[in-house]
Amino acid sequence: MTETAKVAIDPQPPIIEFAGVTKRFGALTVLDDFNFSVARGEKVTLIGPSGSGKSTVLRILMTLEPFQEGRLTLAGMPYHEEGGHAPFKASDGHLRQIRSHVGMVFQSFNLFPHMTVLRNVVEAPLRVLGLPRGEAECRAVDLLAMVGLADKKDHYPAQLSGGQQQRVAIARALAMRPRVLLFDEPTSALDPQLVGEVLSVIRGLASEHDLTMLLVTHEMRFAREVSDRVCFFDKGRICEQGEPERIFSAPEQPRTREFLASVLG
Ligand SMILES: Nc1ncnc2c1ncn2[C@@H]1O[C@H](COP(=O)(O)OP(=O)(O)OP(=O)(O)O)[C@@H](O)[C@H]1O
Repeated sequence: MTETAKVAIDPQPPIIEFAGVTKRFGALTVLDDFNFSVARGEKVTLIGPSGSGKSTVLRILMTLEPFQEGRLTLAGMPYHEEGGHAPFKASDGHLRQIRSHVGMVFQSFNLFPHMTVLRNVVEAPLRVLGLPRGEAECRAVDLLAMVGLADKKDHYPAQLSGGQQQRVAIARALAMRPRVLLFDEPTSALDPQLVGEVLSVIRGLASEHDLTMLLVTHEMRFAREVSDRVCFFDKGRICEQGEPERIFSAPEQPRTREFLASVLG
């Protein structure tokens, strides 16, 4: 009997990797030697007390905030460039290139008020990716149908409910076909009766295998339902992480237990 040769399979490198990242706002250190990675296609939720640094992690990934020390890569591409200029230690072109792979949905929808829904979604693929108008519009129409707003394409943001505006913002982020989609408390600014429609769109996206998602949310039930991994974040570091079932039913760290007791009642 011949022995079957074992083929070494390299595990895929993480799509997001923070290695020893330090982020300060003046004298305040928000992330100190922060290490964190996300696998391709993984859905990860950050939960934790207010002010612990969760949004800062997303904003750094979106290139909205520079960091001072350490290394961050997206699909192997470093954020810092050799010879890049401060505060990002990168050129504007390099930052734009990174940003084109990352989509972000903010708490306050941030739509352009003077543009129709369709134009809000079409604008970035047209200007940043340079897609022909017809192609960009087809893509936008498909995405608006996906979020259930095909009939609202000629409306202006002010004519929509908060939940509808947030669904447009999701379509807009997806129009760039990002590798990574970031959600920063996407339902916090919504009336309770509008939360469900936005969560249902995000839930649909979570079933897409290729899309990597990183979410900051205070919706614990939702975090439990959509995440592959939940990270409890406290004072700029991940105190505990694991599968949602385990984190929510048997948290190991006293701080996680205390936090969950306070938010779940
Ligand atoms: N632009 C800024 N300038 C100065 N300090 C800032 C800035 N942005 C955030 N901070 C501070 O950094 C810390 C982390 O903020 P961050 O928004 O990341 O926390 P968070 O965990 O997302 O909080 P929340 O759940 O309330 O959104 C806070 O103390 C905050 O006040």
